[in-house]
Order: sequence, then C-alpha cells, then structure tokens
Amino acid sequence: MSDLTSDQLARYIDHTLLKPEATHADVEALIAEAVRLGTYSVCVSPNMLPLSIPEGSGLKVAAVCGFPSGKHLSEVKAREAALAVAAGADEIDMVIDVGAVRDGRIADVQADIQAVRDAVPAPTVLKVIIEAAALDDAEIVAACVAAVAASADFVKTSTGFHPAGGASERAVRLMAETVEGELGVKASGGIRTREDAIRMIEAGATRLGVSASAAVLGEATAAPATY
Ligand SMILES: O=C[C@H](O)COP(=O)(O)O
Repeated sequence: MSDLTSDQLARYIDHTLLKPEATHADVEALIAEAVRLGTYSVCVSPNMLPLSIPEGSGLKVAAVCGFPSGKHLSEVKAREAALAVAAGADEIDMVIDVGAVRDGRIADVQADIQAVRDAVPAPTVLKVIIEAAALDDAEIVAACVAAVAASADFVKTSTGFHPAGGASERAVRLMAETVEGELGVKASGGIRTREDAIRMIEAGATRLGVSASAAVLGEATAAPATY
C-alpha cells in the first residue's frame, strides 16, 4: 500500500468539512479542492445541501446524519437522511447512539440504523459511525454486528469531534475483522499525513474521512489532531 500514488490515495478520501462555523463559501472551496485533488467525495453537514458539483467531475456527495452526538430520535435521523438524499446526497454518514451500545442495548442500535436504512435504501450508501474511541473491543464488535444486521454499507470509526479521539489502526483492524468484507470500513478523525492514511488502509480501511486532504496528498502540512 505504501506505493499508492497520490491519485490512487485520493480515491479513498471523503474530503470533509463539518465544522459548525463552516460557511457556504467554505463548502465551495472544499468542492473546488476536492475536484483538484481528485477525492472520491465531499462530506458536509446536511444543511449545506444542495451543492454545486462541477459537471463531469464525478465527485460524490456525502452528508452526515445525527451528527455529532448520535443522540437524536431515530425518526429524526431517518427524516434528516431522507431530506439529504432528496437534496442530492449520494451517501449518508449517520452517528449511532454510542451510549446505547455501552448500555448493551444492541437491538435499539440496530433499530436506529435500520430506521435510517429504510429511509435511504440502496443505491444510497449508508455509513455507520460508531465512535470507536469511546468503546471497548466488545462494544466495537457489537456495534459493527448491528450495522451488518441493519444492511448498512460501511462502518466508520469516528466523527472527528469526540474528545476520546479519532481513528486508530487497532479499531480499524477490529472493525474490518468483524465485518469480514461484507461492509466497507471508513477510518476518520485525526488522519493528517500520508503515513496515517496508509496505516489505516493497511489495517483494513476501504475509505478515509479526512479534512486535511491536501496535507495527506502531499500538498501541505496539517496541524496535528488535538484530542
Ligand atoms: O469524517 C469526518 C471527520 O470529521 C474528519 O476528521 P478530521 O477533521 O480529523 O480529518
């Protein structure tokens, strides 16, 4: 994997801007940078949709849902996801109720994911953010099993906003082992360098959520994550 070209690495990346203070001008700049870098998609907050994606660019649009706490009612998440798809989202990155996993209420977690899945069926891609840094190994496995059972398309490590931290190789490896190729694995949160990105892919990530994409693709340097 260390011999991936920057173009190949870019195709793993959801170029992400989820800061509360983001403006429409910031999102326009994100799109322009994504097209220039050749990333797979842009990932934005749902109220920034619809986006003006340059024709012929092939750039996909991802929107988050229940972000960042996951403590929204399932009906609210489902509606939020459906509205985002109606406004042009190809992919939905939803946050689960992390506390429900820690309570052992896995049936509730599965039902929450299923509510969103039912609201945005295929071909919309559904990613399930489990906030792995806030879970122990058994909880990570349980959350991934719930995502598989609810027919999600990806499990995703992190929102990038949790004080416990972002993606770790250990969590990515455990998530990849659990979903056994049935679902994709998205590593996100704290990926700041090409080396970080390659480590995540080698651990089993099939997609990366990155705000510092220019740095990861060798065009700049990024400040380290401050978890
Ligand atoms: O998935 C999205 C994350 O918010 C990206 O986190 P980051 O800003 O640490 O790259």
